[in-house]
This record gives sequence, structure tokens and C-alpha cells, in this order.
Amino acid sequence: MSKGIFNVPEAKNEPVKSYAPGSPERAEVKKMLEELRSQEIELPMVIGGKDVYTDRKVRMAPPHDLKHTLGHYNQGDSSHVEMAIDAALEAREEWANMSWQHRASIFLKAADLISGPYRARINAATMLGQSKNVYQAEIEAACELSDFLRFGVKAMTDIYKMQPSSVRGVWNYNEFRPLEGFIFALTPFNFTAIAGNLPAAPAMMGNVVVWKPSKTAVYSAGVVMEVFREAGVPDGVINLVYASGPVVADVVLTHSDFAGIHFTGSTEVFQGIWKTIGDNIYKYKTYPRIVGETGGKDYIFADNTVKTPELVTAMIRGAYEYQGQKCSAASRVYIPKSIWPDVKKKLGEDLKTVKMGPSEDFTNFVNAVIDEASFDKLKGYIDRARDDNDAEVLFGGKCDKSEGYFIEPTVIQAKKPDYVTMREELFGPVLTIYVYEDDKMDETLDILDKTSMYGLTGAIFSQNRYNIEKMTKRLTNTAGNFYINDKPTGAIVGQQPFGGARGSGTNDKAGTLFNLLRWTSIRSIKESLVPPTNYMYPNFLPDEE
Ligand SMILES: NC(=O)c1ccc[n+]([C@@H]2O[C@H](COP(=O)([O-])OP(=O)(O)OC[C@H]3O[C@@H](n4cnc5c(N)ncnc54)[C@H](O)[C@@H]3O)[C@@H](O)[C@H]2O)c1
Ligand SMILES: N[C@@H](CCC=O)C(=O)O
Repeated sequence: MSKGIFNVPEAKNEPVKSYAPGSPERAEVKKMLEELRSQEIELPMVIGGKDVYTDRKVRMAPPHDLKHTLGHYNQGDSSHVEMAIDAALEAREEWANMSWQHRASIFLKAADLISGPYRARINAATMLGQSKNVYQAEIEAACELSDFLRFGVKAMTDIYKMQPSSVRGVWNYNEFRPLEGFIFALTPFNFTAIAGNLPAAPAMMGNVVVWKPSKTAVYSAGVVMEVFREAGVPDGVINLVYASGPVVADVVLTHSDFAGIHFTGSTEVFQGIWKTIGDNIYKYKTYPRIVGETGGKDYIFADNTVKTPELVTAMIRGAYEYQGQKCSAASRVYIPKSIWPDVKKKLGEDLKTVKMGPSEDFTNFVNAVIDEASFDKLKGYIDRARDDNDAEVLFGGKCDKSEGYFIEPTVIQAKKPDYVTMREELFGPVLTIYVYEDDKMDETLDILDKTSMYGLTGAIFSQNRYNIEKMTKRLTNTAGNFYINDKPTGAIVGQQPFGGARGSGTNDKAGTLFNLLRWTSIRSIKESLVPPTNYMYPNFLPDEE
């Protein structure tokens, strides 16, 4: 029972550690990498608080070192999805009725565990399982996930404070109920932070969740689940199942208690899910909330006033950090002809210094792409660009999957602005450049706007304030996250709320009040303090004589 109106701790971004040679965090994560490498773990599903094992053991290996076995996870089937839904529904009432400050406390503790005792482990698991270098693991697995939880708790209380006015004799209030049913969290491979936040955000608001992570990120998902359990998330509130996406979706999306989906992943999968929900709309007890952050074809647009080193650095970081496997990654660049020779020269020089290899060697900037399907897809686009008259592979292009899924940072020059790699999301270390005539800037901005179906992130580079204003206005609907003289990646919770529109998602801005509002259904309550005792209005009285 709450006996007070409580304030939660101020939310601040978790400081990013440097992992510089000699630093304690570097020694700690290296030790953890060795420890994880020296053991083969077995990961159970977690349903209703119980560890669930099956006969189907699936091997996990680092994408950069395919011969090494990290362990096995237990693959489930539709019966496990049903078990998970039942467990969630059983936990629902007690969780929904728990005072909010106890929910807050659980997720604040989870944040402190992640940024404290679990930091090295969650980073090392992300480095091994998803092939991220230590810096890329640190900024998201440790820092962004802690930020999501801390800022989430703050946003939850800001929502609870949103109350209506009351007139004399009446007290009105908003009660923020959890949704009636369970939430489906369907998460992508590329960010441990997103995988953790998608089940946590609805759970924080009092909902129960069935969580299905990507099969290529199960290794770190296991650590996230361990944190949730240690932080005190009660049994059945978040149920973790490892089964194929279509199998899980088939059971979840046809269940009468399905109350919402919190999705991040590809546009194609999200559109399929939306359609299935439409097809099953008569089955549900309540209209399901649909929240999905999806693909991108993120751009950098430069004018001829840019400083070459600033632009080239943004191109390299924006396109090749985490092998371009960020939904926000720069994948198409528009450069005016007059500055192109200078930019091309600097880009070529810098790319010669980029090191590629396993994430455990801290000097590697680029590691492996996630799996064979992604490797083959990327290689296909690069091979095609080599053969096409409309494109030229300028730098990189080597692909090797003998030890791990390595694709060299690649630059393609497109002769036409609608060349396939200027339009489609490739999701890998491949950047396409279109060189435009300096006097065709306006036309090229129009082309940028219309070339792809997405609207996630975009960056402009210019030293000319009139151009900055013009580009900012002209590109209004091309990006939900827009950057001026910066790369289009690296949004920070609480600073640049993240999400895009058009084919890139519902733009509910993860980690904010706008997102959390989707996981609550308001009951508006009016109490009349001294109710009237006579039904008659004053106008019923006769006129005075
Ligand atoms: N906008 C954002 O905030 C954001 C953030 C991260 C990633 N992404 C996008 O995610 C994609 C990369 O992640 P991914 O490869 O894991 O995406 P994906 O769409 O392949 O998979 C996402 C999840 O859906 C499941 N899934 C796949 N096919 C399914 C189906 N037919 N039915 C039901 N579930 C299915 C997967 O198992 C996984 O758990 C890229 O398109 C990227 O742009 C977007
Ligand atoms: N929020 C991350 C991208 C997440 C998608 O993969 C960024 O801003 O770079």
C-alpha cells in the first residue's frame, strides 16, 4: 500500500567507459571474454519463472569465429509459446496490482546491475554473440540499456502525474491501467539494449510479456533475462521463448488475449505482422497496440561548403561502425561534384587504416556480420555492383566466410541516383555514393526524398546557414532523427529520442513517455463529492408573478 507520493531518482545517462589500454574496465572485460570462451553454456527458456529445456539444442558460435562453440540454447515449439502465454496471464493480476514504486524499484535495480556487476558480462556476451567491438558493446549493451530503464522509470512517473482538472464538488483522475491481456516483445539481433527494452517497457507499466529474441542474439538475451530475474521481476511477468518467429507469431497473433506488440526489426516482417493482426481483428478482446521500429535507408547529404575531414569521418563512423548493422547506419551519400575528388582521396586514405577482424582484438574497428544469410546477401549486392554498368565498386568489396562472416568496408559509386543500393536496406558495411552537379542541389534533395520507402535517420553537412535551413525544411519527412554536421547514428536516450516514420516504423520514440503511453489504457474516474439529491433543474420552477 503506497503511503506517500514518491519521486524517483533523477535519470542521467550512464557514462561511457573508454576501455583504453591500462584501464580497469579493459582488464575486466578481457578476463570475462576468456571466462566465457572457456565454457560451453546451455541456455534454457524461462517460462513462468522456470527454466525450460527441450530435446532440440541449437549451437551458438561467434560470427567472427565459427569453429568456436559458445554453447547451446533450447529451441521451443508452439507448445512452449502457449505455456508462456498461460504463465503471463496467470501472473497478470498480481503484477498489475503491485504499487508502481515496486515496479520502478525492480527496473532501477536492473539498470544498476547492468551498469555495475553485470557490465563486463553483458558487454562480453554482446561482443562474442553478436560480434561487436568493445566500444560498440559498451555504448549500447551496458549504457543504452541502463538508460532505457532509468529514463523509462522517470517517464512512467511523468505519465502517472498527468492528471485532469477538477471543479468544486468533483474529483477527477486518470488511472493508468496496464493493457488487458499480454504483450508480445519481438526483438532484433543488432542491439542488446533494444532486446532488453522491448519487454521491459511494457512490463514497467504493469503488463505481462512474452519475449522472443532473435536467434542470433540469444547468447546476450540470456544475460538480460538473468538480470531481470536477479532484479526481482516476478515469475511469469517476462517469459523468454526461443522458437522460430513464424511459429511464435502464429500462436500469439491469433490469441484472444493478445493486447499489443512491441517490435523492432525489418519492415517486411513488421508489415506481415500488421496484416496478420488485421486478419484476426475479430478474435481479440481489445484492439492490440502496434508499436514497431523498422528498417532504414539512412543518408548523408553534403553541399560544397563542407570540411572534408568532418564529412569523411561521419561517413566512416556512420556507415561502418558495427559493420553497418544499425538501423541508423549511413548507407547512401550525396556529394557535389566540385568536392568529390578531395572527399574520395581522403575516404580512400582513411579506409586503408580501418582494421577488420574478431571483436576480441580491441584494435579492430570492423568485425563480422551477423550470419551466413546476411553475408550472402551483402556479397550478392557487391558482386552485382561489380557487374553493373550503373555502378562501380571504389573501395573494399572483399568477402570471406572461411573463419567468420567478414565483409570489407565497401564503397560503391552509383551512376544513377535510383541505383538499387541507393534504395534498398542492405544492413551491412556497404556505402553507396551519388555525385551530383553543384547547381542541381534542389533537384537532388527532391530525389533523396523520393528514392526510398524509409524515413528513419538522415544527416546534412554544410557550413552555409542558408543551406542548412533549406535542407532542414526540404527534408522534413525523410527522417525521424535528423542530424546537422554529425553522423546519422548514435542517438542517446533522453537526448535524441529515436524512431522514424514512413516505412521505418510507428515512430513511438523508444525510451520516452511517448512509447510508454502505448502500454497503458487510461481509466478516467470522476467522483462526485456531495451528489445531488433532486433530479429537477432550476428552470423547472415556474416564473415569478
Ligand atoms: N528502427 C529501429 O529502431 C531499429 C532498430 C534496430 C533494428 N532495426 C531493423 O531491424 C532489422 C535487423 O534486425 P533483424 O535482422 O533481427 O530483423 P528481423 O525482422 O529479421 O527479425 C526481428 C525479429 O522478428 C523475428 N522474425 C523474423 N521473421 C519473422 C516472421 N516471419 N514472423 C514473426 N517473427 C519473425 C526474428 O526472429 C526476430 O526476433 C533491420 O531492418 C533494421 O533496420 C530497426
Ligand atoms: N539508436 C541507434 C540505432 C538502433 C538501430 O539499430 C542509433 O541511433 O544509432
